[in-house]
Amino acid sequence: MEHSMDKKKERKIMMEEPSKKSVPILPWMRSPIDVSIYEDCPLETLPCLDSRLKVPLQNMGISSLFPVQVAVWQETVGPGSFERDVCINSPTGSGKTLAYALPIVQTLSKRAVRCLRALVVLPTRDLALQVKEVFAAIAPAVGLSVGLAVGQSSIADEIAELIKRPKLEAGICYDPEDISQELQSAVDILVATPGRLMDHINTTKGFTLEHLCYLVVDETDRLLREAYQAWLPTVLQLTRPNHEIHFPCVNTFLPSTFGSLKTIRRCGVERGFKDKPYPRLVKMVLSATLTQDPSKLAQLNLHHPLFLTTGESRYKLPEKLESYKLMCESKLKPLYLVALLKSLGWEKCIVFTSSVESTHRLCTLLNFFDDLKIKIKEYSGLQRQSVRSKTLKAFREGEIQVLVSSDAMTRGMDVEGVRNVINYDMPPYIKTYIHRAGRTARAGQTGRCFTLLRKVEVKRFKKQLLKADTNSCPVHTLPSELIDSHHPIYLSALEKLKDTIESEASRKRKIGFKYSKMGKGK
Ligand SMILES: Nc1ncnc2c1ncn2[C@@H]1O[C@H](COP(=O)(O)OP(=O)(O)OP(=O)(O)O)[C@@H](O)[C@H]1O
Repeated sequence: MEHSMDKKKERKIMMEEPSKKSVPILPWMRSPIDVSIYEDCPLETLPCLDSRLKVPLQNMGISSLFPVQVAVWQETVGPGSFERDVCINSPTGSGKTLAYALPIVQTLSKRAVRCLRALVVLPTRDLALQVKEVFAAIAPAVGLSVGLAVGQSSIADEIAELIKRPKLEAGICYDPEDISQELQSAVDILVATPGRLMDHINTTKGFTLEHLCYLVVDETDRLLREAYQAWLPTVLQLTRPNHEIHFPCVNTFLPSTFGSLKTIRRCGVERGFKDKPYPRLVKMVLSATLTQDPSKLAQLNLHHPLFLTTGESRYKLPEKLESYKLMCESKLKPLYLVALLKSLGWEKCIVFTSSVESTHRLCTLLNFFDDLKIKIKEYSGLQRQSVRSKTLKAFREGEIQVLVSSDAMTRGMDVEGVRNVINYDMPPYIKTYIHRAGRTARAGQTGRCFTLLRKVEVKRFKKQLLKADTNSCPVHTLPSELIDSHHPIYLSALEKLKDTIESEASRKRKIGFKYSKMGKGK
């Protein structure tokens, strides 16, 4: 009996061992640069900053750099240089976008000829648009042009933005071969989503990565989780030093363009870094929850990586974030949410649910509470991109106060003035909690995250928060009158919801039937 108990204990320990994730497994992760020892640095005292960049930065409301930006600047531009790949793990809202955008723009400002030298990859279109705005705010000041490849417009329009065609004189017959030799990049920096990036790599004449100096993989852990037509191995393959390319199809789908200009990735061995070509493509990878999984990081083929992280804990919440739990009965959950929204008044707020379907149901239900008098819309992967972008714009502009969202809104989205985040459904992982909560308390501002919990979820939630080194999550209570007073309207709202969902389902069935009949007729 004792023996089997021991065995059980032993097994338990063995099972627990792999989850001790606080100790990074990779040697280069064990001695990181601690960003928390840095302080804000005013632009006037920032070493090496190109004076042309000061005005656009000031126009963005930036008078000093945040700690993560100072740390990255120091390791890349002044007094350091882009010798090594950089991995950044820094809390949500800490300013990671500018941390990479500024050094890249400053370094590329010395380029003599326009060609595609920096590629920034993000997992979603809205995120890519947001990052493009940051580059577009600073890059033109030093003569750099920024492009976007996200599928927002037709591929033809996108190509017209990205590739400069030679001026053709009327009446002269040109050999198409000659024209494709003359195609040039119209941008120095490209912000892209993996799908559209692959479209351009595979089909756009004149699109080449052969001159690429910087590759940024933002929201790394999310991008590494999904392979997206093998975009990463393809990019790494296409940017390898010339002698290393054994990629038979490269030359077929990637015509070597740009006239006589060629970027020769010299094959000389960098001292101390065995077999690594120099100069080489510099990679910058970032997340608020950067993976420490060696097999995942191996996909990036990092070169002598430099790891920057904030503090000792692996996961960190923004300093001025307050977390609260709201205990509620399952059946009455929507009522608790209504009461909470009512108590928050007109403050901008994002409500997260666990799926696109529940996002739709919850948003529909909330809109039946007439007396809420708050503009509420949904934002989820179930909607068309154009609808989502319109909703996001209205939310940014304050026309909408509450956004009910699936995890489509979880990562990276930066909307000014979001004061509250509500987890209507408990996040499944601590990483999800960090990214959701991180839509508020950004850039040193205060913010609150409320999580609606059923009794059975409390223990799991507490464990989850401990992983982020926090156990401060007091209970938030609402006056019971506020909940009770909405009960009658809740019952009628539930009835209306049932009718709406039924009529939507029948409409979908009819459309499906129509299309299947059309298909048969063909
Ligand atoms: N030096 C600065 N001074 C003032 N505001 C800044 C500064 N740097 C960035 N910001 C602002 O801080 C906000 C957060 O920046 P950013 O979106 O880059 O954060 P992040 O670390 O990438 O967050 P996430 O992990 O959620 O993607 C933005 O609104 C940005 O304009």
